[in-house]
Amino acid sequence: MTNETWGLVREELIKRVGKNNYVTWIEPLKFSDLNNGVVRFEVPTSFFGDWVSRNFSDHIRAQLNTAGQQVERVEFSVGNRSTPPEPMRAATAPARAKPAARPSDTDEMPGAPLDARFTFDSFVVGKPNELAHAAARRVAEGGPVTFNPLFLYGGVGLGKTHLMHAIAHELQTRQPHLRVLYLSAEQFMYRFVQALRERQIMDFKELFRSVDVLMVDDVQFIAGKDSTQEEFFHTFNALVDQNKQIVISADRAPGEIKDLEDRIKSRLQCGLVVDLHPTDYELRLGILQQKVELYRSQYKGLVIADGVLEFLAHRITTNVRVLEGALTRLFAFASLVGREITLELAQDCLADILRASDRKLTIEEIQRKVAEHYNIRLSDMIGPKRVRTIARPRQIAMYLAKQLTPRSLPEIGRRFGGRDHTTIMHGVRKIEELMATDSQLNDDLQMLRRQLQG
Ligand SMILES: Nc1ncnc2c1ncn2[C@@H]1O[C@H](COP(=O)(O)OP(=O)(O)OP(=O)(O)O)[C@@H](O)[C@H]1O
Repeated sequence: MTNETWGLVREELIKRVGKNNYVTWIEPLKFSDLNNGVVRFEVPTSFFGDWVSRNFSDHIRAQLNTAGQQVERVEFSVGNRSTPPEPMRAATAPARAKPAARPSDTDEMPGAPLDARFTFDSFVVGKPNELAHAAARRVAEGGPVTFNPLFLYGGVGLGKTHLMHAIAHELQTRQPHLRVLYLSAEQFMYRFVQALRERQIMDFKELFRSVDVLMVDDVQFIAGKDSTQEEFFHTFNALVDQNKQIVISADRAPGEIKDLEDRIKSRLQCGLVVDLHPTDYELRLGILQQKVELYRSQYKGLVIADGVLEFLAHRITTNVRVLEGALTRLFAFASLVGREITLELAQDCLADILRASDRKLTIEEIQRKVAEHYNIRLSDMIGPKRVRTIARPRQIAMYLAKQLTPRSLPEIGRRFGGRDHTTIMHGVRKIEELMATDSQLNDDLQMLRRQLQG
């Protein structure tokens, strides 16, 4: 088997183990070899190998067999050591990361299962997601439909699915009679194709037109799939005409989804479009603190040293899923070896995640990208010119440097031609002020951010 084949099989495992487990436990596996029915993977720590072996090796074996690989056993090794001996495996297992899911609706509503953990109570609100949260809350109250659809978008692992599930849970509690259907755009397509194949398209149409609330996750998936788009468009219109609430999520704004028909884009823009911004330090810390509270009952007696959460919030900036995965791994490991969670333990146990998050953006990269976008010279970023066509992009670069790098204002000032930190602060504030009214500026910032963090 080649690395490439493993890559493909690995992707398929998302469906079996869920996205969170996938990112935490499956993605870090490095394929070594497959010989005489034994497939070997390299893992970052022996604990890691042990955990995957206990929880996921059956899935890995089954998926490899489905892909035509003859696999009887799955083994893990750290560098050239193999998985730890039996006694360690018998140690107390932390609870599984994924709790039982429950169906999202009544029997005849074939939605995707809802994750019981994804509620409003467990959603930590901070500046980057407060608008999305408020809009989701409004929809979840189930009052008169004021904006349709609610379109939530943002990068990977920032809480779109969490908010959608929270809306569904809340609606079901407040108004159990409502027919709430939650599914991914991919499932929408499969159901549509199945209905076509089985000549039950009328049933399909009837079902989707009879819901009170339709929620479709990851709508970018239907881009480029012509007949699915067509059907989605008609479903959408039929529901809007009946004044039924629609909630949609995607990884980018409607206008930025390539190969999505213009008429769909414009419909999606008709309601309220809100962005989940990349997390900031405070939000990450809040999420970690909340998780630790949850873990306290599960891992009784486990002590976490001061500064560990701050360290993680500072260093793991990629996305919340990775952050949660890191904490889960840390607790599982500490409980297994019966040790306090110290900074050293975190550094050892999470070395691979920390390394991956280390790819830090530099101020120079930000200056270059912003200069390119506004078609000015890179030297003007650090130069003295004060005309607005140059000063504004410079302030945008200052703002992004503050947002996207851990540098202090004086450090940023030094990289902008030795400017004083108060000048940087002024620039950052100016942009924040303009953001409240200037939608073009907001669009530019979003695009730049995405490109820089790509
Ligand atoms: N503000 C938050 N408070 C608490 N947990 C959060 C928050 N944001 C994200 N999470 C958690 O992070 C994980 C990833 O979130 P979610 O699955 O909702 O991301 P997503 O935006 O749908 O990502 P994708 O684009 O990959 O589908 C989940 O376990 C979710 O509970």
